[in-house]
Amino acid sequence: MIELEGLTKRYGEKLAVDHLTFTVRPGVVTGFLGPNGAGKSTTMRMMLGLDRPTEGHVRIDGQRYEDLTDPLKYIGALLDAKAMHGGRSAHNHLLCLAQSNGIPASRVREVLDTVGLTSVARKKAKGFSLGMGQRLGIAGALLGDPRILMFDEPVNGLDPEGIHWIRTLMKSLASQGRTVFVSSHLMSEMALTADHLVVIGQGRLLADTTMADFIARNSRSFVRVRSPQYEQLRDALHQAGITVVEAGGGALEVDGDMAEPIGELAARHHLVLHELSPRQASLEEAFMRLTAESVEYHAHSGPAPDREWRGDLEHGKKVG
Ligand SMILES: Nc1ncnc2c1ncn2[C@@H]1O[C@H](COP(=O)(O)OP(=O)(O)OP(=O)(O)O)[C@@H](O)[C@H]1O
Repeated sequence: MIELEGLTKRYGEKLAVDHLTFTVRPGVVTGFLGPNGAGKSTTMRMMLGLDRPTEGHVRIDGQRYEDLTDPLKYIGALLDAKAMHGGRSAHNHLLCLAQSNGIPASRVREVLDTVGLTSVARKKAKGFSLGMGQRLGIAGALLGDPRILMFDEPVNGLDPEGIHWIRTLMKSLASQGRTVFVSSHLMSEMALTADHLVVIGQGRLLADTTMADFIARNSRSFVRVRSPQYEQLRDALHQAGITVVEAGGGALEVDGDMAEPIGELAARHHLVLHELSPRQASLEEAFMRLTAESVEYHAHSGPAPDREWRGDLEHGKKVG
């Protein structure tokens, strides 16, 4: 378990992390999300004792990081996959880590095997591809067989096979009862991996909840409906006082949990339906909606989404 209590980091005028209080629990994968510059890396560095908090504290299974004897046996982390001595072989890199942390050399072979690098163990790490480097970084995190694992952007630049491998690994580590804390900007991947989410913006806590609850609270649900009798259906819905949006491609959309009343209305009017599907917005939409006000660096190609942002309805035409 990782516990943060009022964790704060100030760099001069800049409040990078602003009184964060949350707990990362074992047995589930917890995703750590926030726009660029939100303070995720700073928070993770403070969790690992690499940065000193201005205020507040972190407890790793009840202890401060600096009080842990052999910290790699409590918490393993992948922060920057390139932070290694490139002139060493993968085997020697891990052996040095093991020796300085009281970990038996036999464990090096085990973790090389787990991450699939056994065949290149004697090759110099500087010749490794990005994916191999990530695997070596993860091998280092696993070396002490820790109960807590932390990964900062582990799938950055990986191919689909590498992404799938990391997702499966994280889920299996959590299912063994370990605490798994992972940051990523890839929302589609996070939606497949994490059970719980901690979201920050401009250093402050915005959400600490389950994936399902986060999406339900921060996105709209709607029903998509298609009929060969498009105009009659649209008019019948309109007459029934139901607000309809023409979504293009012959589809109509209605906000809310409306599949049943729409189906019944269509039956009463003897209208054929080709589609009647309840939809939920994606994690990406929910994330953008929640963090819209705390995004520091907007692209200049268009306005930032506002509180009234309506996902893929933005381009639809409202008729009801
Ligand atoms: N060593 C430092 N000195 C001064 N400011 C810093 C330092 N490290 C981080 N910051 C600032 O603190 C804020 C948080 O940065 P941090 O790297 O933690 O964010 P992040 O959420 O990890 O961002 P990203 O998603 O872009 O990696 C940013 O405004 C950053 O410029």
